[in-house]
Amino acid sequence: MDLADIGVTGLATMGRNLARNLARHGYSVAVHNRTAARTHQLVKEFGGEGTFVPSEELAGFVASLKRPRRAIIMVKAGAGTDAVIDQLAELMEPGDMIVDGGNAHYQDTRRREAALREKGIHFVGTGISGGEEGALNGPSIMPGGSRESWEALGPILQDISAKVDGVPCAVHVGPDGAGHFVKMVHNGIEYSDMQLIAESYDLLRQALGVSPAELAGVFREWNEGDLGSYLIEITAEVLDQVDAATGKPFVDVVVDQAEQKGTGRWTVQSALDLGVPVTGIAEAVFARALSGHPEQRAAAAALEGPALSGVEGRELVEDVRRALYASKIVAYAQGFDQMAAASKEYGWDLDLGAMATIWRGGCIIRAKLLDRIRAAYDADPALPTLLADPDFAAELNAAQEAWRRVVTTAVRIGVPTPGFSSALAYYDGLRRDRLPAALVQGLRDFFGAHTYRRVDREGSFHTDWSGDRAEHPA
Ligand SMILES: NC(=O)C1=CN([C@@H]2O[C@H](COP(=O)(O)OP(=O)(O)OC[C@H]3O[C@@H](n4cnc5c(N)ncnc54)[C@H](OP(=O)(O)O)[C@@H]3O)[C@@H](O)[C@H]2O)C=CC1
Ligand SMILES: O=C(CO)[C@H](O)[C@H](O)COP(=O)(O)O
Repeated sequence: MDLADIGVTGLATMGRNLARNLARHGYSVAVHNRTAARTHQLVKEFGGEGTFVPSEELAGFVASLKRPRRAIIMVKAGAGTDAVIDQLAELMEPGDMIVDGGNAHYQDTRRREAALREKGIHFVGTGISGGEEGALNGPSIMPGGSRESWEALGPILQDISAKVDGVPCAVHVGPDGAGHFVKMVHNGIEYSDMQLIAESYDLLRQALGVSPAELAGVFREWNEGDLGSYLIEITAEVLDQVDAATGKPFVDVVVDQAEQKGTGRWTVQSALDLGVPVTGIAEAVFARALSGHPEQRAAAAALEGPALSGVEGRELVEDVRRALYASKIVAYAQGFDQMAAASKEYGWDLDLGAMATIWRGGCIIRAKLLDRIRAAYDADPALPTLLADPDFAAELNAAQEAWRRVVTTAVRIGVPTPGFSSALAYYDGLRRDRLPAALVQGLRDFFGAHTYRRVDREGSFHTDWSGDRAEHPA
């Protein structure tokens, strides 16, 4: 039997298309799925696209791989992944590679990588983004794990990844769980991006009384400029869609409760631990949570809001475009800060410019903006925040008046825009020379003797608030 170059186990939406992508690039692909029917279906439907080596059992799947073996797991993240890893580890040998392409939590990946390293098996936690279409035609691929495994896997992954200007959207992100961390932050930014788009749509629709189809035209126009991105492009598609059963706009027949599988929430949980303010992502996660409480929304429906009045059309559209762009810069800046913090915490040595490069194509957040982010990190790899890049700073300066008008209008007419508002608050917070954090420090020292530092002297101090109010070195 001819042995396969690489294998994929887990042949649902993502795994099936990834296997086809590999086969279309000339690799012979061992394929396996817990329920064998999926394996047979793949070979029956797409067997003509390349060389597939199907197996009904995992042992047969492993036996059908060339050494050192390369097996990609594309199963439901969580217990399913652990189950498959345990079975594969029993069947594999030192030097073999297990690639987990699912959306695993990076701490699970770190645990799995350490356990398999003990057995001499390379475990490569790999972020894969692009959904069903990307998996087939070229996703963005974010592998972690050892440098040695990258040498064996890198050429294949780069081959099947998306390309932008001939550059593959796949790079060795870093060791350990770095790949899944970066994918998690990608998804966090995805949440933030979608929330900002949804706020733009909602504000324009409520304020101007325009139809979803008219707004589709606005998004289509925006897609031609700085905002050009996959998510803006598909927003126009979704807004244009008419429900066949009712003849109503598609968005009006969809239940307005946003669901989530968890990667956005993980991003915020990790950011809290790392002390990085990812306010845009947090607001996006909370906005989904708010939408998902129909009982509270029904109970609050009688609460009063302001009357809708006095909103100018064309000016508001342009203002929202500018506010969306500025808020998007903030969302990306926060996500990149989080990657920088994790890189320091875990010693991953992440190249932030390279992360922007591999997100330019294939993935859900692909956007023109990423070229600019890459250029900013090329110019200064140690950039403390993207907001300080001279080009972004100039754009934010130019957008800020419009941004304030948008938030003011939203507040005035009672349309919630937590994404826009929190991004603007972040911008204003970061640019301030003095923050009210000084008062917070004073209060902490007052009630808990928590001490504070002074602007004019080194050291920590405590004021004897309950006594003579004299200051003492702490
Ligand atoms: N869908 C998307 O757009 C994206 C998904 N991902 C990630 O890729 C991975 C695959 O996603 P997707 O293709 O949507 O599939 P699903 O997440 O729906 O998972 C279904 C697959 O997992 C297998 N599976 C579940 N539990 C087990 C188990 N205990 N043992 C063995 N196999 C198991 C199923 O096998 P069976 O057929 O036998 O039930 C099936 O092949 C997930 O981790 C997902 O988070 C990443 C990027 C985008
Ligand atoms: O990984 C992805 C894209 O890169 C998925 O589309 C993402 O998991 C969707 O997440 P959620 O269901 O939480 O909105």
